Amino acid sequence: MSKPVVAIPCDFREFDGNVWHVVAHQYVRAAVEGAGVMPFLIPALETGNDIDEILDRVDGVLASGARSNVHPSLYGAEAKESDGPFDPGRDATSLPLITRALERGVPLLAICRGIQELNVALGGTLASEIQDQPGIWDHRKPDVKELDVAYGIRQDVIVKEGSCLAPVLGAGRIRVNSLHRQAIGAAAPRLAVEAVADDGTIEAVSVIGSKAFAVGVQWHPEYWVRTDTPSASLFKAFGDAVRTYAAGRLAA
Ligand SMILES: N[C@@H](CCC(=O)NCCCC(=O)O)C(=O)O
Repeated sequence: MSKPVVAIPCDFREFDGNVWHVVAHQYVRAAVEGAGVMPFLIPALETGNDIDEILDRVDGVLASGARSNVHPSLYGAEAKESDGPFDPGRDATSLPLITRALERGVPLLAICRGIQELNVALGGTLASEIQDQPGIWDHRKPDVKELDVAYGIRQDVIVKEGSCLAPVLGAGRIRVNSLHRQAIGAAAPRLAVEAVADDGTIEAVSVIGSKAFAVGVQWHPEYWVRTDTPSASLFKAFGDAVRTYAAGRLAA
C-alpha cells in the first residue's frame, strides 16, 4: 500500500519581503518519521480551499501549532490587539478542515494551536494570557533562540485513568514541553478532557463519539518524536489510525 497522506494546514506568514504559506519543519518531520505518513501542506487561504476536495484525497489531518491565535470572533469574544497576531487564512482553512474531518471520520491530531482550533470548531472558547490568571503557571515559549531550549521538556501533565490516551501514553504523569499563552477556556461539549497540568490547564482532549482517532494536545510531541517515548507513541497511534482509515478508503 502506498504511504497514506495527511493534510497539514499552513500558516500565512510575511517575511523576507514576501508572503508565504508555511508549516514548521518539526511537524513535517514528525509526520514522516513518527507517523510514517506523507504530509500534504494545505495553503492558508481565506477563500478558495474546497475542504471536501482536500479530504477526498487524504487519510488524516494534522493541525499544527502556530504563533498566531484563533480570532476571538470565532468563539464569540471581542478581539483585542493584544490577542494577536491573527491568521485569518489559517482560521478559514483549519477550522473547517477539523469540523469536516470529524464529520467524515478522518483521523485528527491537533497540536497546540490545533487543540485550540478543535475546541473552537466544536463550540468551545479560549482563555488568553493564561499566565496572568491567579495560580496559572507561565506556559509561554521561553524567550531564547535555541529551538531545543524553547521546546525543552519542562512540565508535568497528568493523563487521566481510563482516557483514550492512557493506553497510548500511560495513565499518570508524563513530562512535556509548553509554548502557549492561550488555552481551552470553556471546553466544547463533545470534548473529553484527557490530561491536565497541575495548575488545571487542559493539556489534552479527545472527541466524544468520534468515528476515528481524534485527539488534541496543548504540548508539542512533534518536536521530540525521535527521542521521547510519549511523543513517539502518540505519533505512532495517529499513524496507525491513518493507515487503518487509508485501508478502508482503498477497499471502498
Ligand atoms: N498561539 C497559541 C498557540 C501556541 C502554539 O501553537 N505555539 C507553537 C508555536 C510557538 C512559536 O513558534 O511561537 C498560543 O499562544 O496559545
